[in-house]
Amino acid sequence: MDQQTAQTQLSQLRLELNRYRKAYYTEDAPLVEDSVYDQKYQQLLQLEQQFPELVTPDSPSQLVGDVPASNLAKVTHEIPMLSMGDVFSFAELQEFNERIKNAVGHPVDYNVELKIDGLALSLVYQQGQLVQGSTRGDGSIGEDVTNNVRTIKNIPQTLPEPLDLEVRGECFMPKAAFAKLNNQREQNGETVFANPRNAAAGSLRQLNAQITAQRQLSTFIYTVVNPQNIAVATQSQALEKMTQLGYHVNPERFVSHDLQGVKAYIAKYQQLRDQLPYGIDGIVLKVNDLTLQQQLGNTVKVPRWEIAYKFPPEEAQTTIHQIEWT
Ligand SMILES: NC(=O)c1c(N)nc(OC2CCCC2)nc1O[C@@H]1CCC[C@@H]1O
Repeated sequence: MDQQTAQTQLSQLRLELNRYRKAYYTEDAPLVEDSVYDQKYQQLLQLEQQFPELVTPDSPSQLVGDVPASNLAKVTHEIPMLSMGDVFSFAELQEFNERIKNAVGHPVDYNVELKIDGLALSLVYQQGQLVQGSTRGDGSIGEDVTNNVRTIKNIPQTLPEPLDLEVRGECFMPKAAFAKLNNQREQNGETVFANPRNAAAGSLRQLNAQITAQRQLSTFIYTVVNPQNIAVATQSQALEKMTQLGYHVNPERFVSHDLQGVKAYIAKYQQLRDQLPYGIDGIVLKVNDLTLQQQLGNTVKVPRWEIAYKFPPEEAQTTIHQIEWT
């Protein structure tokens, strides 16, 4: 089947399945037999597996990852976990830069980071001890995954200083672990995950931490929620300090005084993307000065002081087991 046909079929399936879901989950009045839903859902999964670049955030296969699971305890985020504004062209980045310059009254430095394709995670420490791990959920209410994050090797359980701290980052499954997991699941006749992000979400949001422990999850930490506790004035200093505290921080970052450096960075990582051992879906620009971030503030959904530039969807990728067939 060609991509165009798959795209048509997938959008039709998404429409139907989301209509069924709504009736089932919100009106408690299923429109169709479960068997019909399941059959169409499997059809969607198969197509998404064959054409991962056609997976959309509103696909029922993704929503399972984002709707807080009923069986995990809930956590309220004191500071909401915001999402990010997305742009899809360099011109829009320039518009963003103009907006910032106008609002601040002078040019600013940006901390430029890779946009890791995983799921957002919050980690809370009291007196230097990890006391809670939670998912973003809907931004205000997430799920308690404390026992599960204790099994992730590059999350420090104890900090070298007795700090009260909340940090946030991306939990992801390295591509090699994803390929291995899907091959194992295929051997056992289980459904396979559509992509590493989905696999990370499914692996982190487990009631049984022993299952999480086998999934080789990893993290890149990128935010200190209360930077006043570690005496830093910029995002780049915060990332340095987090590295010293033992967090796994992505090294492919730099401070840019203008957008030309950003243009080169985008070109470089659009090129390197397939070789990286983890998934990225773009880059992130953040006003580096934390006081300016505070002054610029947030809208209801996203901070005004940062923007995500999204790469175009990756060209059709053959998943590992397809290679084995050819
Ligand atoms: N995915 C990322 O690599 C990433 C990043 N490098 N930096 C941020 O900055 C946050 C902090 C303040 C608001 C956005 N967010 C990221 O991912 C976001 C979090 C929620 C939705 C995206 O995954």
